[in-house]
Amino acid sequence: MTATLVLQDVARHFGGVPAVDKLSLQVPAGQITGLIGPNGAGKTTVVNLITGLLHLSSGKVLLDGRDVSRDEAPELARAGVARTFQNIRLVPDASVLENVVAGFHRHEKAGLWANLLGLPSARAEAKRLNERAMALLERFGMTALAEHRAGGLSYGHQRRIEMMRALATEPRLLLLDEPVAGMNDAEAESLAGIFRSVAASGVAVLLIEHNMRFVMSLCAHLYVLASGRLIAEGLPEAVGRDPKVVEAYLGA
Ligand SMILES: Nc1ncnc2c1ncn2[C@@H]1O[C@H](COP(=O)(O)OP(=O)(O)OP(=O)(O)O)[C@@H](O)[C@H]1O
Repeated sequence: MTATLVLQDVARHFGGVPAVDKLSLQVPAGQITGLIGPNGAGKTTVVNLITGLLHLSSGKVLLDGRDVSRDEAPELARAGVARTFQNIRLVPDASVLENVVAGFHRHEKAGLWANLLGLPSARAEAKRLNERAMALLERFGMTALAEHRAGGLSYGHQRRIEMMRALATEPRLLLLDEPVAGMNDAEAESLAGIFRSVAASGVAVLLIEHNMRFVMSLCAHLYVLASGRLIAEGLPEAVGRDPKVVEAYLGA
């Protein structure tokens, strides 16, 4: 079966300097795939290439077997690609619920005019989206915080809101860019459970991290980047023992 996401010899140069060089990888549905590497390895560049924020210098990106190498970010979002950012991006003064509802944009059926005119179809749609957002809040154990100001919550809770917003689009592929950076082990572990359940529901998850220990416990398959190149791939234990990987991390 074709993996949800396939990269074939993907490269991106900045002024002749390669940030990512001939990277090939696969992200299948139903499991978490890890992309790790020391600072500056090219991980965020890969995410930006997959989501259409950056264009490829060469190579191909396939989504469900379709070449999406030249698609722009909005088309990719509509095709089912969602991401979280290294720095959390929420509307701090809006409530938790409002932030999650904002994630439904691409599924909103009633048009802008219906909304502006306050038509019943728009009100019914708003009610439906609220209910779906509340179902997500329940899954993330945040029902009691629905009306709280998002910006006033802990880092772990803000991360959850960001995840809910990404999941509101019902993505086929979810890219998590260093989702547990700055969290303690207990917080990271509770998010790990959520990542597992998202993958188990059939989503292809690509986890970008430089925390090796966290990735080891979560991923079915690991890819290791250093200076834009793939230096190792395989099962987490084998990759963790690979002298090239150990050296890349110690040397970083
Ligand atoms: N817009 C850009 N212009 C020029 N160089 C860039 C640009 N974006 C990234 N780079 C360079 O590409 C390389 C890879 O950067 P990238 O941010 O992808 O690494 P990373 O693995 O995500 O690092 P970190 O873990 O620190 O976020 C770095 O050398 C960086 O300086």
